[in-house]
Amino acid sequence: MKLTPEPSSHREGVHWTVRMNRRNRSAFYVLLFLAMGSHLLATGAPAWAWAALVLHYLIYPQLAYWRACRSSDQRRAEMHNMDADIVLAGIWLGALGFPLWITFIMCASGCINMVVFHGARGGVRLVVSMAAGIALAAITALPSWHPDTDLRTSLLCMLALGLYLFAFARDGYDRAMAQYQVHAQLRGQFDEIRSLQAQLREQALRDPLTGLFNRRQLDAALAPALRRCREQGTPLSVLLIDIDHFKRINDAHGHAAGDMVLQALARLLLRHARPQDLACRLGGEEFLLVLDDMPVAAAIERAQELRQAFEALRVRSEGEELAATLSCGVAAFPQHADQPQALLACADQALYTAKEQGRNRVVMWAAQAAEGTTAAA
Ligand SMILES: Nc1nc2c(ncn2[C@@H]2O[C@H](COP(=O)(O)OP(=O)(O)OP(=O)(O)O)[C@@H](O)[C@H]2O)c(=O)[nH]1
Repeated sequence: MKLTPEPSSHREGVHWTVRMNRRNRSAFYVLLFLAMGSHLLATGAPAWAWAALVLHYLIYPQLAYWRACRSSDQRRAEMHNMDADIVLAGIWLGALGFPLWITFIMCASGCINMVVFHGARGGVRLVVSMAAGIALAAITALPSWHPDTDLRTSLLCMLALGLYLFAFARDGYDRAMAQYQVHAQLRGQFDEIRSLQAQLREQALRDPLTGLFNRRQLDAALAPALRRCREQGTPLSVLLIDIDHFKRINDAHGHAAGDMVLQALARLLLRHARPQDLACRLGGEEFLLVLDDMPVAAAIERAQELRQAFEALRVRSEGEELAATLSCGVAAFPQHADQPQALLACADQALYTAKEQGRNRVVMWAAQAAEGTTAAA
């Protein structure tokens, strides 16, 4: 099962947070470098400030990436990098006297980063790390208050923040699209599994040769059908059908020809069955038709129709026309039995009688077979 790779995968052994933050950090820091440089230029900053600027905004992103890549837990290391970003930003803000636009973009970008990765707790983490940075700046000199930024610096800050937001939004879009694709694939596979399960369930209830229901389905369906008839006071009849001398067909024409005869009888049963009837192949050349809401007289009539239709049927196999007959035992609820196994046993005894009496006939079960009502051909 292959799914479209999610962006969160480890590509080339680097965690996606490390890769994404490296790209965003490097690009954003170049813009910040320009904005901060503009501010340092406007305020006539000393040489050490320029050196710190180069170190932080051009070299530090590569060091942070290198450190995270080497870590045994890259994601955790990257979270520490993000904390360090905020602490360093706090140092700059404390040292520069909180220039308004620079303060704004550092707080806004830091807040976005922290909340995206830590949720609401990220806001607290931002405040703590920022305060730590400002406190560090206060060790060398008490933080002053110089909120003004010149127009050039303000415009560069706006540009930096705009591009940062664009990059973040695009990452969010890419991840949402990847997740949507994975979700769609999973949904498709889930539907496929469900339809395979339904197919398997159906196959477990069907005889593969004829497509009729099998013994398992009969066992599952007959008891509830009888219960329903008992509750509603309606009759139910069963026809147990067996092809006469089927072995001879197999012996004379081959197993494949025998299969064709079985399939032909199955089609015939289905043609004669109503939607509420249950047509089963119990095994070998034995079939059963459960006729819901059908009294025994009508069931005998139906069985005779089937017997005659099968007798008239010709099955073509390898240029030959095969003919066969069937015998049928009929039993009915409530006259003969009111439990599934007892009802089937009655139909079986009636079928046995039909075979004994010469085959190609329909016999209804009677308490004493000799006195049974027969409706033979
Ligand atoms: N072609 C084919 N033959 C099957 C299948 N299942 C069982 N049989 C054959 O059906 C035959 C059943 O033979 P018997 O039980 O002796 O019954 P019969 O020859 O029909 O004789 P009576 O039932 O007494 O009329 C056996 O030869 C089985 O091998 C099947 O799926 N396909």
